[in-house]
Amino acid sequence: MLAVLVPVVPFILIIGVIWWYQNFSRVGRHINKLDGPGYPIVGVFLDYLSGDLEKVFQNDRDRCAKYSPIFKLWIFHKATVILQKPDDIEIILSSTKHIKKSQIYDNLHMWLGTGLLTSDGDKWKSRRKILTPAFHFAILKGFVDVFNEATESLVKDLTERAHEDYIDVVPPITQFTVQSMAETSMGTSLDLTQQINRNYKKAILDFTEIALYRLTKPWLYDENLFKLIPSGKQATKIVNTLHEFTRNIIHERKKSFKSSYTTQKRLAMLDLLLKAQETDGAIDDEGIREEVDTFMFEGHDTTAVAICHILMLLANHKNVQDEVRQEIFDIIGDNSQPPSYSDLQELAYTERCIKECLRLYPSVTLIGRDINEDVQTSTGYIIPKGTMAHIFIYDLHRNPDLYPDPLKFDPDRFLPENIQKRHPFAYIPFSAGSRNCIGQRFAMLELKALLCGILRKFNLEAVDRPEDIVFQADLVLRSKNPIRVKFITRN
Ligand code: HEM
Repeated sequence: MLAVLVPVVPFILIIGVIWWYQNFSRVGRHINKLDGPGYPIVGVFLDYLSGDLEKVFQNDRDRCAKYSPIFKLWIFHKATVILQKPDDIEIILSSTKHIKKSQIYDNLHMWLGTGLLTSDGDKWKSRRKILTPAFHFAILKGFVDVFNEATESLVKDLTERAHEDYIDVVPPITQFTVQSMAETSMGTSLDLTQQINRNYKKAILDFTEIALYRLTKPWLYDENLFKLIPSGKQATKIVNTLHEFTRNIIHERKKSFKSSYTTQKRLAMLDLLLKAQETDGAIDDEGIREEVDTFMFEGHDTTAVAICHILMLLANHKNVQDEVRQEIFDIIGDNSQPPSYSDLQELAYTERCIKECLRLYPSVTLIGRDINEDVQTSTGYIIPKGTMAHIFIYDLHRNPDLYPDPLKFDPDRFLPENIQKRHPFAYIPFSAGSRNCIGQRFAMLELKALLCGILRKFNLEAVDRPEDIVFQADLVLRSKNPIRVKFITRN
């Protein structure tokens, strides 16, 4: 009898404490004024057990459709409030008090430590201050050459494969963005004929896969626990490869830094960090490593999925494709002269297409914050301190009240007169407020440079239609299947 009671009593006690917390604690009393799915005690925990990523993605869509504009989710004692109303999103994102990222970001710590994306407080403030000049227009101007060279090599590869019935654009585009990021963030060209570079690129993809596995298993968020299981041990090995590579690059760069700093045309982000270290010791070696890793992570996958979706959309909307191409010819000409920084600034219609693509397919679908002190929403609910607030950008951008006929690809939604009619927090592909995307102008230039190279050389024909694309839960908006486009060489 005693043998049965020993494990059962603590179990019942834990259940009792969770039940009390969900119903009678201060957090519970406020949170339970909101509607939301789930069962007592476990909340929505069971939805994650299958590990079916497509289902996890779809569950989020269904919940948003049913409970928006504000609802609650419990997973045992952890409460999350989902905010989908632009007024409420503004309250959270424009506040300087709620800048700490929520728990879902923790599974990136193994690789990124607490770099710009994952840090908070004074550390985040000081890093943001050091890194902001890396996105000054004079530096972005220098990066246009990198984008043009990477585009040229991508176009060459695609030309060799243009006889194929279709190309799955995800692998070549991901290679393009990894290479562009390596050259701009580390000042190193990632020559993929070298084994060490291939290992690094593979390690990035392997880590992403494991982070994703962990993302849908909230019980593995604790790093110490995770490191004990086989996939955690594998992640440790992969992270060692990633860190060793970055540390070597930093070490090499340091050697040449002094002489290259004043004369170099393409000032890499790494140089800026080295300068901050040298002039006032504002960042140490591990700090530099964290930031280089953060930019490699945040800067390649986001742009890769955005490019894949825009190619798919243009292939499906020939009239828009023709108009973008015409604009490119009008501004840059139809020869092989690469675009300059100012040419890219002039591509107004192309920019509207990119914006509309990021509305329908925002690379980052979900952002989350820890609520550091009670917040009152626009409709009077209190989100209590100690909870998490999540915003599903994907669903916000497809809300028919904000975007009539939301599934229609219509770049004119971004004509200045139409933007003016919308709430400024109804469109947030790059988030908003102080923790917005530091790389948004970088991304826009990279996307435009690539479209110039591709549309001058190819006509794009649809293979997959928007309705064929099946998404799954991921760190970025990734489809389950390939994204296939036919490339037809233009004469
Ligand atoms: C289409 C491309 C991109 C999209 C849609 C995008 C989107 C976002 C979003 C939504 C956030 C906020 C994340 C959060 O609150 O959790 C963010 C943050 C960030 N992004 Fe981007 N991003 C893109 C490209 C880039 C690029 C190219 C870089 C680097 C060159 C970059 C670097 C960062 C960094 C470092 C942060 C953290 C900023 C901070 O917290 O201070 N992103 N991005």
